[in-house]
Amino acid sequence: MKNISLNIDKVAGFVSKETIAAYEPQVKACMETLENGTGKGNDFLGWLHLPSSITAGHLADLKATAQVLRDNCEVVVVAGIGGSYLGARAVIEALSNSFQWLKAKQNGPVIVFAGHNIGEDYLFELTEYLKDKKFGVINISKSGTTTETALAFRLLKKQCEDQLGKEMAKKVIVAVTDAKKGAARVTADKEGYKTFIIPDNVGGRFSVLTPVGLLPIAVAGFDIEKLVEGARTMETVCGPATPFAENPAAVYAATRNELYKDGKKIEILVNFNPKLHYMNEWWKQLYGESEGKDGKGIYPSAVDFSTDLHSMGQWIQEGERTIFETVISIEKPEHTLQVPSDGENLDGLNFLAGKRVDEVNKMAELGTQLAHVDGGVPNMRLIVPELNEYYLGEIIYFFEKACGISGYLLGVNPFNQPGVEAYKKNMFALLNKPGYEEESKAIQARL
Ligand SMILES: O=P(O)(O)OC[C@H]1O[C@H](O)[C@H](O)[C@@H](O)[C@@H]1O
Repeated sequence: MKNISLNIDKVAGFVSKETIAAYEPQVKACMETLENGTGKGNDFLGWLHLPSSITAGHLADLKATAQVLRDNCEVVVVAGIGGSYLGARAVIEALSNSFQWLKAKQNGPVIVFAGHNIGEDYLFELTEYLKDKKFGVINISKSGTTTETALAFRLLKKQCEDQLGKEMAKKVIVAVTDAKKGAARVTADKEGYKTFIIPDNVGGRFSVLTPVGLLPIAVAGFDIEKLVEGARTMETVCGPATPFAENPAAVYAATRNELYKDGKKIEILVNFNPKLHYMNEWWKQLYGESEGKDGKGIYPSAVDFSTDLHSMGQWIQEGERTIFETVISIEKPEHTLQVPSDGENLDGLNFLAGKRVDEVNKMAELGTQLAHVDGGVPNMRLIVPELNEYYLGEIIYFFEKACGISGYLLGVNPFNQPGVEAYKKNMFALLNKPGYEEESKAIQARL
């Protein structure tokens, strides 16, 4: 079975393969630092060998819990934000039928998301929608105290208990949180919810292969064993025993750092498959929150092509030449659809008649790559044989490993996120949260 692979041929016109190869010693050192746990943020390296450490018993426990929710719920609300949301949504949306949620007959609970915003209308409309539904909740928060998630959970817990009664609510509410601390843990233990632990040494943005992602993905009816299997493969392929030139994570980390040094300050992750939109979002947090520190770091941007070629295509083709593209290229679609012939040919499309729609998409991808490279945009391609659980597992681990290496190459701590506390402090001060009296006074004086 072939693995995902990285093609940097279209970077050669900007950075030579020799320059990338010269990164080998540095990358080797970064990988040793990760393996030996001797670098910055070394208390958050639980993700590094997580795939190979996941046991059959753990997967069975997750699947059994998922089955309870699938058997008892028409809807399951996944409550979480950031790393406690994006990985699950990325995988579920990548694997789901785009219109399944609209079908009269469902083959499992509809999955909806909450706790990832503070939208009053969003939450109102969600609670309205749930009024006549048997729904469950997966409450996901590593800290157990994130305001967005806690606020949504307070609403959902009450509604679930009001509608289903405390006993049934206890059956269909699951918490995924810290082993010991935080409000989510305290509430789950008091109410007797089934809980799963987010390991202390796995940061949120690296947690999709913990119950944070695996439970919602299993509830959605997808194969978490295959997902973990793919991640395990990439853990080996991107491991220290693989020669640099054959290690896609190493080459990707080296290439993006060299491009950054060359003034390419923005990386645009590109897909030509709309099901990958949330993979974009997951990747943005993983790289943005890991590298945006000390006044440096590649800005992670993302687009869905060919859709966004009609909105961002102009900027990418002719704007400031400080960008490079990384394209996730899915080789084979799941379904087959041909372009029909039309006798009148009023739309002039008969030149496509008989072709697979994906052939048109692939030519759009190739045409775009050539146009953007001609326009001065270096292009990397992550080639993925097909979009399934196994290869999503490979993609996840590939980007996680490359992120760890890349952050160390950049000279930052890839595993903390001190910057995210600033808005929270101001928000709590403005809301007069107890314990923020001084901050409240100070911030009011600024308004
Ligand atoms: O899982 P939680 O503790 O609720 O945190 C959810 C998210 O919010 C934090 O502020 C960080 O930005 C993220 O790294 C984290 O994934």
